Amino acid sequence: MTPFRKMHGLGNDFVVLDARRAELPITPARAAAIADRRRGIGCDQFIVMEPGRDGADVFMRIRNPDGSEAGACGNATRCIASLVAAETGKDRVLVRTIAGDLPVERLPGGLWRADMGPARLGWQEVPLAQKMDTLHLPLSRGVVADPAACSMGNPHATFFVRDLDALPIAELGPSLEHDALFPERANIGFVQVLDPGHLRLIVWERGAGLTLACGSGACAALVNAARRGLTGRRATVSLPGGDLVIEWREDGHVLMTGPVATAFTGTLDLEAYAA
Ligand SMILES: N[C@H](CCC[C@H](N)C(=O)O)C(=O)O
Repeated sequence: MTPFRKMHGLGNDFVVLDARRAELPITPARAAAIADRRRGIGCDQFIVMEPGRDGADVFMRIRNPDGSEAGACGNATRCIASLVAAETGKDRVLVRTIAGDLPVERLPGGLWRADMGPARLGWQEVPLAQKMDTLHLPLSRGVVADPAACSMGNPHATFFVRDLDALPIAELGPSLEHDALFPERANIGFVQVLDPGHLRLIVWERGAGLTLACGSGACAALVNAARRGLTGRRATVSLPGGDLVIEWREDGHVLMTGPVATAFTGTLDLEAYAA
């Protein structure tokens, strides 16, 4: 049997396995089977901790419930850092992902601040299917149009709307996620600017659908809002699951501050899930 930890960041939930001492037989299909909310444990992302090398304390492998691998998961970054910090007594942890190294530090009050790396603003970095200004994409669906896009190590499009609650997001999300403009699909954020220091955000996540919170999505939303002059470089982002504080530093890096939580721990028989 293999131990797992069920964690979440503002309700964006994860099954966390630890493969630092021994490799685990994980395939995309097995990750998807474990992430299934009916037949498996259920989670928004399936996270495997792998050995950190060359200065990184841990490598974090991120998979969506559809089995696809992602380059960033802000909420899981805080959760994994808190696990390593608890083991080592450190207040600063370096989490490595396929998209880069993310320094995370413990703050008072059970909060963690992750440097999510630089916002990538070029069309090829998002990536988009052709050369264009990432501040205004020629994309619309139903009542939403004219998003901005950037990457936080994963692709994000941000639509600015007047009233989040009036949006049929479950309808708009899937079709936008798979639009031909996004060769690697995209996470789709819908933002209502409450004031220059406060955003409301709901994200339809690539490979996961509607989640209660999306850390990299909150980073992308603040960056895109600041690029449009709708906010300053720092704002509170209120998601259905709670608030994150996001700051787009002058050097381009994006800092994300928020909580972590463990819901329960357990063991599972990996062989019982799709090979
Ligand atoms: N669905 C995302 C990965 C998880 C992002 C989110 N849970 C976060 O906290 O950043 C993607 O495919 O890029």
